[in-house]
Amino acid sequence: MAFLGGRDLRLFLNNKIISDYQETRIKQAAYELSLGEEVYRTDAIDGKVEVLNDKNRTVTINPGQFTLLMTKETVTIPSDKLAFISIKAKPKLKGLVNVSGFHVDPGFSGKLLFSVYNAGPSTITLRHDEPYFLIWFAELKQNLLSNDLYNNSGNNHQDQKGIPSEYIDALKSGELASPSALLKKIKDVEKIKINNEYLLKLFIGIAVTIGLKIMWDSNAEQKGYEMRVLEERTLKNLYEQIDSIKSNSISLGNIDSIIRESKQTPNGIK
Ligand SMILES: O=c1ccn([C@H]2C[C@H](O)[C@@H](COP(=O)(O)OP(=O)(O)OP(=O)(O)O)O2)c(=O)[nH]1
Repeated sequence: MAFLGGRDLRLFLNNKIISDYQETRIKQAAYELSLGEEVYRTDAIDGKVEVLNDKNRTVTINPGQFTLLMTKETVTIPSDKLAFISIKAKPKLKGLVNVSGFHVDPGFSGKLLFSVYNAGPSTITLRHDEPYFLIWFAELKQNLLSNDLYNNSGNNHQDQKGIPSEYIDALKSGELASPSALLKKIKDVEKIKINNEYLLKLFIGIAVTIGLKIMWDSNAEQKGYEMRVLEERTLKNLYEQIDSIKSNSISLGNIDSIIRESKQTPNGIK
């Protein structure tokens, strides 16, 4: 088995092997395939496949998220070739891990599906139509017999044009246990804890204020009561004094009337 390169690769590749074939896409011994229309992200808000086009040109893969990407080109592998696929170094060096791979069977025809995982700390943005994938072709020493070729009967990916729903369902069905998903959960719990602490402090503050107010009010009530008792006692004393003044003035009145009467008698004696 030998890998095709240089002139051999240029002679071998055409529109039948790779749709939208462009010779300029041959880089060293590989051909560059570009990002197609369909992508599925595990954190997609509506949980649906996203369609990339001229209006919606990019897909952003968040840290810790898993994504399915599909090539724009359809690849058809003849019976005497085996192909190998990978993702370019640039997105991989940002943290993108190519989970799927790594071969394309003799007889396979369809778009290629890549599953990737963002193991890096930052969001990775990929653009529609940009070349991110590489494919190498190796020549088999012998052609495969037709019943050995990858085909429609018994093979799942032949003629794939879109992201199969079984993979989307599988990725939707569980929680993602990636480090960044766990970090997000820890941050959410911390946020709830901080909120609870704040509420607890607020509650304690309100309880202390209410307690102080009740104490203040009961002190004021006690002082008011004591003042009333004092006032009542003072008033009582005052009334007693008035009464005694009154009784004194009555006896003085009596003496006055005796004096007046004695003055009115001729001898001064009644
Ligand atoms: O990352 C990959 C790997 C493979 N393929 C395509 C090309 C390959 O020829 C075909 C089947 O690959 P494989 O034999 O590894 O998959 P399988 O799970 O055994 O599927 P099947 O039951 O269809 O053979 O799927 C992809 O699109 N992406």
